[in-house]
Amino acid sequence: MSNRSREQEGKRLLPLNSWFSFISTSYFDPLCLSAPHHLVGVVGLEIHAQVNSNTKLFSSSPVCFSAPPNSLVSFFDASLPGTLPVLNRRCVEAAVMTGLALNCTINRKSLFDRKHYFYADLPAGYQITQQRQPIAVDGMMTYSRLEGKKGSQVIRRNVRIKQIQLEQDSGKSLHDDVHSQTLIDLNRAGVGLMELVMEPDMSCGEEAAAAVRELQLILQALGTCQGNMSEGQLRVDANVSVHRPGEPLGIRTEVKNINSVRYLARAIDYEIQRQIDVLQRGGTVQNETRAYDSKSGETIPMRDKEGLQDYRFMPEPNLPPLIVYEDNASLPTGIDACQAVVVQKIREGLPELPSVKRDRLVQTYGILPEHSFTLVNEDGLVEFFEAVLKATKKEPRKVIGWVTNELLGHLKQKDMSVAESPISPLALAELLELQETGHISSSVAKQVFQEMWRSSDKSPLHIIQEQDLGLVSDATQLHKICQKVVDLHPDEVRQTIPIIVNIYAVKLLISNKSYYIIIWFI
Ligand SMILES: Nc1ncnc2c1ncn2[C@@H]1O[C@H](COP(=O)(O)OP(=O)(O)OP(=O)(O)O)[C@@H](O)[C@H]1O
Ligand SMILES: [Mg+2]
Ligand SMILES: [Mg+2]
Repeated sequence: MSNRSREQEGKRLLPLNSWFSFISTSYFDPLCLSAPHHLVGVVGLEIHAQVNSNTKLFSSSPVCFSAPPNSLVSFFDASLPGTLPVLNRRCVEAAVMTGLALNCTINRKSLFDRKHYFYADLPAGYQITQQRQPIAVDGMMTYSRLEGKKGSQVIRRNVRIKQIQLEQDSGKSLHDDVHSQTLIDLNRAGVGLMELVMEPDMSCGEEAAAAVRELQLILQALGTCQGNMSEGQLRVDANVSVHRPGEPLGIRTEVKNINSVRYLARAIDYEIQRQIDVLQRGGTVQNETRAYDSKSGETIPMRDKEGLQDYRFMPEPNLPPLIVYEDNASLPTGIDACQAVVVQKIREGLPELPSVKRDRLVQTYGILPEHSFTLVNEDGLVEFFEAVLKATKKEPRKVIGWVTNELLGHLKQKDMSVAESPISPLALAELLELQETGHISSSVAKQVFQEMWRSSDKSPLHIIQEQDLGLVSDATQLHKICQKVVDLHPDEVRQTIPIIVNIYAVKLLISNKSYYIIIWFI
């Protein structure tokens, strides 16, 4: 039930036979601190991650976010009688891969169940999920928060993953206020979801936000979920309670459908404070479902009380147990290895995970931990940074600022991705090489960077030559320039006699060594 949009719960819904009528960062968070005998927050997350698959969990309908309503609906998705589910192997492999990356035990045998509830965007009247035996259990995810004045202290935390279950998404109810009607779009109905249930191991909004951000990066690295929260590919329900450390956990409320990491942190902190206030006034916390109103910054009770619902779970009769195999050797005779899900094969294909990548960047390049976070947080930035390093002799510690400040700053200002950068890694490397070899000063390098950003077709050398920005390194030429200055200012020269004045210190760079010419006036 938690995977559906209920923001307008209670509005008038279309009669069931009308489904087809619509064929048309790091801040300091005091709540993360605890003092003995004080009430503290407890947070457990349920996260619905849409499996990155071309087709739905049990049908061959395509999955596409912005397709016209009801254009991606098979007979099975619409629950027409006589249709049967056919399990999508890609979704199973994605769940196994996610489970492995989150250090879960992969159940060799898992089961599908029906979870019943009545809602217009669920034509079958039940959702196929994995209640009794999910595909992955007992995992652990490590995430980090940056603390300290400059965010330079890395605090690592663990959150236990209770389980990962495969389940169907529901359709969407769209409320047309003008005509006072509700229409149903079944494009999303049957899309494969992984529900990740985390144990209540977090204590405030900031921790939950950091955990979700880490999970998002892991899923994106694995390619098992695109993790775009605004498109609903990652939906978070926050379970929140308060208690005194050492005492049993308090009654939880569930804040549903939070669609950004920032709102998640705010919703949780608001909810913790609200529950503390209720208890301190002598009241009791109700086990209820709440929604976050981003305008007011408050959580508000929703109409339905999920805690009271009986979902009438029953085994899904149309799907046999889901069996995965450890390795090719454990495949029973007669089973085609290409048709089976083999855990070992998936384990071997696991990519470098974000935490490993961050540690590698710090160790290999000697950059600061906070820089490794910035690099890994931005899709494609690590690859960009490493491509620059390959093409220049400049030290990584000197390159990092150019990538995380100059380049990223410009990209953010224009709301662009790394892939859209008008400056390529090679062009940036060429610029840094020109600075390193003394052809331009560091302030000129910044000027040239701006110009490269504006006119991406021009190389740094072209810009330097065009605007005559190069440092003069020829001694005779420098002598001539100095002589010209002296000749043009005879009065000043006379006034300074007999004081010995160092008028110009001209930095000469010959074969990478610096010399200073001091012009003496006598
Ligand atoms: N006292 C508590 N305080 C905060 N979180 C809690 C507490 N007890 C349990 N939780 C969290 O609540 C969540 C329970 O999720 P689970 O899917 O098991 O059940 P559910 O919410 O009843 O089911 P549904 O999937 O229908 O929402 C977990 O994330 C768990 O960590
Ligand atoms: Mg729940
Ligand atoms: Mg749940």
